[in-house]
Amino acid sequence: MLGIENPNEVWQTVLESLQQQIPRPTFETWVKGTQVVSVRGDTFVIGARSAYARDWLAHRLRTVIARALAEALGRPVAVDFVVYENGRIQGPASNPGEEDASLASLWAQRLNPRYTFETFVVGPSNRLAHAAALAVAERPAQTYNPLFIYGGVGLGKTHLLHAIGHVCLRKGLRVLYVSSEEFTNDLINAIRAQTTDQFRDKYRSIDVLLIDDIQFIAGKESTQEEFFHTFNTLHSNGKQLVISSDRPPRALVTLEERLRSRFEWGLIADIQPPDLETRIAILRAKAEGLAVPVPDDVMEFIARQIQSNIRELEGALNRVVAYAQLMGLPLTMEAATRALADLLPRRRSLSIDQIIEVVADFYGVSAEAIRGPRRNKELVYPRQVAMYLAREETGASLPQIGEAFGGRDHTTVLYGIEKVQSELEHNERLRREIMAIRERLYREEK
Ligand SMILES: Nc1ncnc2c1ncn2[C@@H]1O[C@H](COP(=O)(O)OP(=O)(O)OP(=O)(O)O)[C@@H](O)[C@H]1O
Repeated sequence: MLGIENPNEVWQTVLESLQQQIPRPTFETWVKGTQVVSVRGDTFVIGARSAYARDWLAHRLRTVIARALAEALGRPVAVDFVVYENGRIQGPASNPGEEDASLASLWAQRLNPRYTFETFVVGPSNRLAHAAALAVAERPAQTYNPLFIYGGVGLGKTHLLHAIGHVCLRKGLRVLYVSSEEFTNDLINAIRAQTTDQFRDKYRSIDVLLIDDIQFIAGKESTQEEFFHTFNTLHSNGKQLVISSDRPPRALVTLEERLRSRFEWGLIADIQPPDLETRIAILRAKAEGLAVPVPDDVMEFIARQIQSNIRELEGALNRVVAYAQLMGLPLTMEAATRALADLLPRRRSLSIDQIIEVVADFYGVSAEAIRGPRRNKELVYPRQVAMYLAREETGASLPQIGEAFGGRDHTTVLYGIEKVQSELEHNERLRREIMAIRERLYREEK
């Protein structure tokens, strides 16, 4: 804190503090070289070198600069920006009244505009998470708090977090989206720059905290400690928390118990890998935005190849479309097969027999019995699951599957697959079983 208020000295102190707080390129590009042009009452007028820099500072750094100034002076002040060139103010000042609006736009910049509820395709694998996210977005802090969403890589967790963020922003709420890694880095920087109070203000003065990939704070003691207090402050003040993770709270083994139990206070919703129909629906939605129409059989082909990661599914579609364009080929199955050629062998290596073995082992029956003629419940259920997985994982035809299941007719196979598909709509246990079996299959395939 300064005793004398020489504006230039104050500004030097502020620059030193800003240098500690913001990334170097940002400081060098926008902040370095600024100066105090005048002090009008409680407003510091800061001169930037161009209109672009003036607007940049006003939109992105106003709060940080105002805070640093307040700290240097020991009292709150407003801050305004002008273009200052050749010893003169050029053009109008940034609008001091736009702080709230610029803050809202600052929050909004962190959200991907494509990740909304409207662009999220709902299927059995993500229905629960989607419904919970929608409920939270509509009535933040009044339904499930925290909402904990978990699932494997590339299955739409970030998408749902952003979708909640967009809706809450439209309600005028202060929304902050961060990954747990950013939270950790922010905390480390704050500790280093001795600005932990500001860090706390930032995280504890918002209405909706969306924190992605929380698994990364497991094992980091001081981050967990800080997050624990952030969680408590927000939760007890009736603010919404939404957390995502690649696994359920119970499986976060190096997470402190007190945090784990808090994560279980609200609702825990999982996202599973999408079934074939959902994958096709996602591709259809993505293909709508493309310049060229994608034939149905090509979409189904891609959906059969890429099964457990929607990011990869989108990537495969883009790759097929780009390949056809670059090679000047029509968008056909042939082009798709060629475009995805190096993605295919791994999938092909999984055989129906392997699937039968893994499924049999999972349900504690023998592979011979699954292939055999007996039709008691203990066998029919795993048999149908194995048929379903054989179709999903290998893309084999119905007669081929029938053959591998002891020479069964293809209509029997179709019946079994459809039975599992319709069960999956509402049977949570079956969904989990299939996910666990898939995990084993992928593990064994490596
Ligand atoms: N149900 C869905 N409908 C439409 N697009 C989806 C859906 N689920 C995921 N996506 C898309 O898949 C991509 C990956 O999703 P996202 O980044 O949300 O995954 P994630 O679960 O957060 O992954 P990670 O574990 O890598 O953080 C995004 O482009 C997202 O828009």
